[in-house]
Amino acid sequence: MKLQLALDLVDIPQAIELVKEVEAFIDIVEIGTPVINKEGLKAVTEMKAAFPNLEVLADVKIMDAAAYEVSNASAAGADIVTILAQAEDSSIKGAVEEAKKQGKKILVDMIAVKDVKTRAAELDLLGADYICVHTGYDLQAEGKDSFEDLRTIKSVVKNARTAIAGGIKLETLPEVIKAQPDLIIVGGGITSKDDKGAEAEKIQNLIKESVTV
Ligand SMILES: O=C(CO)[C@H](O)[C@H](O)COP(=O)(O)O
Repeated sequence: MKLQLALDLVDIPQAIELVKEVEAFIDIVEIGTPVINKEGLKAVTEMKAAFPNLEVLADVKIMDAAAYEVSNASAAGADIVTILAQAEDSSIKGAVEEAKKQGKKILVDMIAVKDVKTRAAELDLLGADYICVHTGYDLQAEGKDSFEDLRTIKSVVKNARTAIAGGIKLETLPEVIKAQPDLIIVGGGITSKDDKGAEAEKIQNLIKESVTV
């Protein structure tokens, strides 16, 4: 089980300073959609240059022109690129093929998908590397989470790795871990803390304990 730190509400220098605090406890650093929308893919390039040993995920949330977008994010230094599950199957296929060509991975984001079970099974057959259930900020504000969706996709996905994002924090981590996703994505659960390193360490320790049990 890997831990990904999501960075959404920061600029590039803040993002780099933040990762310095938690580098030892994370596997993947996500350049979030708001950062890319504001700063461009150079945020990905600068993060990869600063932390070459971390995997960098570009949360570009592709909806169309998928091969082109994956190619651009890959050229910027991304190891993993995101596409929305609601995109056309031909876009998903284009993203997966381009990522393979570039030696990169595709994470498909299930945000706003209604029939999670059916779409996850289709995405699995389309060759997604990761399928991620996700409660975005707007639904988090209504008290929603993706724990049930995680259990649902775990029951149908056979090839892809599973992931979960959206409002996860130390207190809710045990329920997430119980469902055994391959990747846990945490943003505010770490970045909102005064001691980000200590919080990331506690989260990583819980994950490690669950793997050795
Ligand atoms: O993709 C995102 C929002 O669209 C976030 O990166 C993701 O939800 C994780 O952040 P947080 O843990 O703060 O919810």
